[in-house]
Amino acid sequence: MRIDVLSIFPSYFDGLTLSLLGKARSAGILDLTVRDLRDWTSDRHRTVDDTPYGGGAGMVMKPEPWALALDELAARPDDAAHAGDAEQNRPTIIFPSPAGEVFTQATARDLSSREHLIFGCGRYEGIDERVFEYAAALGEVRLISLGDYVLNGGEVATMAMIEAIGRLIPGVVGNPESLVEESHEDGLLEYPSYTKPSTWRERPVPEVLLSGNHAAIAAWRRDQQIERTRTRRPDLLPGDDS
Ligand SMILES: Nc1cc(-c2ccc3ccn(Cc4ccc(CN5CCCC5)cc4)c3c2)n[nH]1
Repeated sequence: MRIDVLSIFPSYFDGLTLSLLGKARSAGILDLTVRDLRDWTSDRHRTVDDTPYGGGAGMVMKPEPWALALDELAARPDDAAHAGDAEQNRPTIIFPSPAGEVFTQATARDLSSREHLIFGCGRYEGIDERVFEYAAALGEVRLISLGDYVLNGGEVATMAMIEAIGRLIPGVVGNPESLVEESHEDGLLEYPSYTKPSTWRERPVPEVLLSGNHAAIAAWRRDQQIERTRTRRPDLLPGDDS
């Protein structure tokens, strides 16, 4: 998978490029590139924003740098051999936004199956709306929210999404087994985990986990998942109409 990130704060992603990329790049699984949007400006001040039409506080990101950057990143030189712009070659262009679909584990799984993701990190009060229309000619556009709260830009949301997506790609991180039994994979919250010592500050580990009875352990864990989901996230339970 190829991931391109566009941001006016590219150094936000230094941590990500080191850790995730280390193993994945050498394994040739994940190719992550972060680019500074200002590289596609042409004025002396490398301007990317201007005042909003219709008034209002703050500034809006100008469309032209975005269009030039997306044109370049969406063209796939390594796919020059594939004549035309067949659907499977077009990138998925993701813009974090407070006004987008909410990112879930299902979104992460869906996006982890794509060949080429481009993340467009907005700042200021957002990006000129016409950029999203323009980008739709280059690939599938997705406006995605991390949750119902307002961040200062798209970088933190993009970091979170790349981590959630990247860990689902086989060989990128850790042990693929652990990807199955985790929160939200089966629609329920995860069961509690314990490790040594078996009694810690007079707090014992639940007996069943020391029993070696795998059927009983599996049943206990499932019960814990249901109970935790019922008390902490009833909205996730089937039949809940909230
Ligand atoms: N899940 C989640 C994602 C984000 C997010 C993602 C990208 C950007 C780019 C800029 N901002 C800051 C920001 C500040 C104020 C407004 C609200 N204004 C009201 C009238 C015009 C706009 C919107 C946006 C982002 C925020 N926040 N939360």
